[in-house]
Amino acid sequence: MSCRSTPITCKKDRYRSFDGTCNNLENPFWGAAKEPYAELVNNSYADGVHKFPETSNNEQLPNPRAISLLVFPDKNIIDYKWNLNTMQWGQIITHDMSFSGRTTLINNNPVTCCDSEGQLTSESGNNPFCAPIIIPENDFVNKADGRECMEFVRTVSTKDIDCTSSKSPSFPINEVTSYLDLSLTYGNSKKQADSLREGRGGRLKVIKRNGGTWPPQAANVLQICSGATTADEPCYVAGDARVNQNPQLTVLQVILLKEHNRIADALSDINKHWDDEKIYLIARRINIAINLYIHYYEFLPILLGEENMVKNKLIYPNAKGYVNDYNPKVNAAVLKEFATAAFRYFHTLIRGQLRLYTEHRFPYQSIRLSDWMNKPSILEKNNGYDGLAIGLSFQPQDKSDQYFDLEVTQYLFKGNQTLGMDLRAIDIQRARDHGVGNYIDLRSYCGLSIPKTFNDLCDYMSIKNVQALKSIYKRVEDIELTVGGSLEKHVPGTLVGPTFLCILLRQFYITRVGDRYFYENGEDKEIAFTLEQLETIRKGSSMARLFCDNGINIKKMQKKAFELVSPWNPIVPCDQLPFVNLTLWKDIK
Ligand code: HEM
Ligand SMILES: [Ca+2]
Repeated sequence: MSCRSTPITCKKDRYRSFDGTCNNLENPFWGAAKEPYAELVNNSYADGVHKFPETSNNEQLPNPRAISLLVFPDKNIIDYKWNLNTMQWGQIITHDMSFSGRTTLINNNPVTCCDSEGQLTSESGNNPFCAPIIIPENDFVNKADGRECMEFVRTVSTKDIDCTSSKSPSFPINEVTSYLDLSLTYGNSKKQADSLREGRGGRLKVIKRNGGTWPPQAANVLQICSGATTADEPCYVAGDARVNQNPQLTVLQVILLKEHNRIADALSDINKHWDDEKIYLIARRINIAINLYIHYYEFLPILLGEENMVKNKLIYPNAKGYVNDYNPKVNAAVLKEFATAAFRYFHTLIRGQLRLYTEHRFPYQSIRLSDWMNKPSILEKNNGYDGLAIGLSFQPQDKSDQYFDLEVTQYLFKGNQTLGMDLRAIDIQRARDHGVGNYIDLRSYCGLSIPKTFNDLCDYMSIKNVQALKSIYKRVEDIELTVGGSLEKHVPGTLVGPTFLCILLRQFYITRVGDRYFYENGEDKEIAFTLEQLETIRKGSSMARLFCDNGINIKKMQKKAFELVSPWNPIVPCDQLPFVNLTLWKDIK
């Protein structure tokens, strides 16, 4: 299924395209931006209409806000091992892979969308993250970019567009490339990518201001940065529209941007004869490889357990040469079950209070997350950028559990108001909008035991949670994936229960083997790094180096920068950390 009316012919390119097309040569749109999500379990009637939110007996499902209040309350238990950067990197990965963006017009009316209370909002524009609930009509054309969705041609009248009853055929579109290709830094189309380039030395555009280097300033501050109070305060443009959403996310986006320019400058130095285009493309490719290494070998083992990743062929920790596991039969498109349920469970890791630290790890400021949403000006004052970056590495994340911070379940996007939205309720509602399969169907897909009665759930949930589920749902079949999956006891050595673990392992497997450009792949010599280059990427890439190389004045860091500082993970001078040897890209020809 694709949303494109005209087929394209791919030529074999050395570099990834910006919109992800032609990564898979047989199926050019697999994993590309603006394609529908894939799914593990189908939850639609034969005509494409979602079964949700009705239960198996056609009753209304309970109010998402009520569910959130009952089973996902606030309780601040902090993680004893992993820092806030672990949480924040998860959001970086999310923004590289998934964005169920904005609404499409139907009969020239904005398609409505449910708010966190399950009520219809007048238009989804109120919520900057409102997913597109795209409802094909007769000869449906997505007018925004003139592409047709042939497979979904059917007639619906606007009165059918009601996501509280969800009788309307709708399917979510992923606005960004599914591949882990730093689309959040480089953009999701050639046009967008070009607009972010300096046009000189292979570099991305930056501005210098207040003693730092920042992404370009947004043209319309008050529109782009809803938290901004004046039209001239800092507000950034990057490859992803969500760059300003929260201050520590923005810090990591700036780090990734500066990393590109750092690599580009080094390449220019050693290859004076390379032009802007060549430096840009190769710097991008190296930056992506460094990040893929960090994602798969440093970060994901924390969530999924290293052994599980090895067993399921997601990583090869002892590999010396190439890992030729590209499989052209695998579609790397992001799964609904991943983006709309499993990965959102890590909203549990969010801390409501962010601390800023000096270079000597002295806390000098503490801020409320909800006061600084879409208001990145904090980076540019009072040493904010370094202070927040060190905070990421030094402050514990919230524990992975069924408790969610009030800053996101009561005050999300509150702006100047006293109260805001509930992210957990939105997560639940969004899964209904997107027609995500229910809990037991996913357990079944994963080969896990299927509960017949509520009591059966006691094998892998606390009695208290089973009782809560019983009070919410009439039948076990009605339990939603977002809710049931979040209440399972964790698999030892991981931060999730078995159903989410299965979905996450599946997603990160297909993201890897479905990516022809994955950096460990050596099958196609045109694309592959040399063995020496691959080796330096493996030995020299780390989160710690990203902080060291791209802070303003960060001179020391613990080696494992997703882990809290401890006697086993002491802070060391940056020059003691391994690094990627960029001289291996010297062109000897
Ligand atoms: C301060 C931190 C974070 C905030 C404020 C935040 C907030 C949000 C918001 C507002 C949405 C859109 C909800 C909707 O309308 O459907 C969202 C989506 C999502 N979040 Fe988070 N989030 C944070 C961190 C994370 C983390 C740590 C992860 C995972 C490790 C994560 C995973 C996701 C995913 C997978 C989506 C769906 C994206 C899409 O497909 O559109 N988020 N988040
Ligand atoms: Ca991407």
